[in-house]
Amino acid sequence: MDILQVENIKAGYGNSVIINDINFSMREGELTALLGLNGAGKTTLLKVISGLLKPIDGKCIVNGRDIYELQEKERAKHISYMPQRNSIIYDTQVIDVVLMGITPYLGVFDSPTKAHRALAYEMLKLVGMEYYLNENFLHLSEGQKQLIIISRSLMQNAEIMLFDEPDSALDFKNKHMVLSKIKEVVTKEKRGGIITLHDPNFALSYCDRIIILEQGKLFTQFKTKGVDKDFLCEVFMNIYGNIDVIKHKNKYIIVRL
Ligand SMILES: Nc1ncnc2c1ncn2[C@@H]1O[C@H](COP(=O)(O)OP(=O)(O)OP(=O)(O)O)[C@@H](O)[C@H]1O
Repeated sequence: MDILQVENIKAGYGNSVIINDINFSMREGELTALLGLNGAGKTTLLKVISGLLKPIDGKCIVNGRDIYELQEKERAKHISYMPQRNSIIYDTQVIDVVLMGITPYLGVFDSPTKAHRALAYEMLKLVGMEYYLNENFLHLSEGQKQLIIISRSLMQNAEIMLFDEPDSALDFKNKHMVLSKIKEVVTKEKRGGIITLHDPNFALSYCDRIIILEQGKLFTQFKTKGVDKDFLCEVFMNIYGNIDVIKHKNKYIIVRL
């Protein structure tokens, strides 16, 4: 079943149109990588799907609902969005950052319950950050902060999970850990995940589908399962220039020549 339908999206800032003619759909349990060069429009597209940026034209339908017809709080139950940079600038305990994820489910005067705290602990454990529970978020490294923000996104428990370069500050080991956790949650819990990445090899390893944007247009989209070397060579050469594709065991790896 389609969990997300993106139809004819045209969007931009002020008078400039940044993305146009964007059409795709996603099935539940599917993790999609959004690739493209700097400035291609990936973040703009994620902002549109998250509801933060209203498109000039087009629709986003999540499980049959037009997301622009939902109130912000209601929308946050269906779609979570992890931005490229977090906006936390005040001293805040790590656990409280993760608990922000359940805000859409609380009434105006409600506070998180003991069960919410236990869940926040589990979300931290998922990314190996449970020992930082009581630390000041601002005192953590950028990579550690990124792990906490990923926990917050998972805490939000939305059907559609959007992540804008969630691995940008992470070390090699944590990049793999985070991508495999995101993949696991999306697959096991039948969510829809979209993740912007810069490394096509991570996209090939962890994502079911790849969408490539080029100058605001959808250049191509394909399922990662069953692709062959010639196809990958042609697609990625168009985007990244002088590359080759090599096979290691049953995996294809893109190398820059
Ligand atoms: N708030 C904004 N106001 C005006 N123009 C913007 C704004 N945000 C982005 N743009 C422009 O939109 C274009 C696409 O930017 P976007 O951030 O969507 O690209 P991206 O593919 O995510 O890039 P990157 O890989 O560098 O993060 C860029 O030319 C950028 O200058």
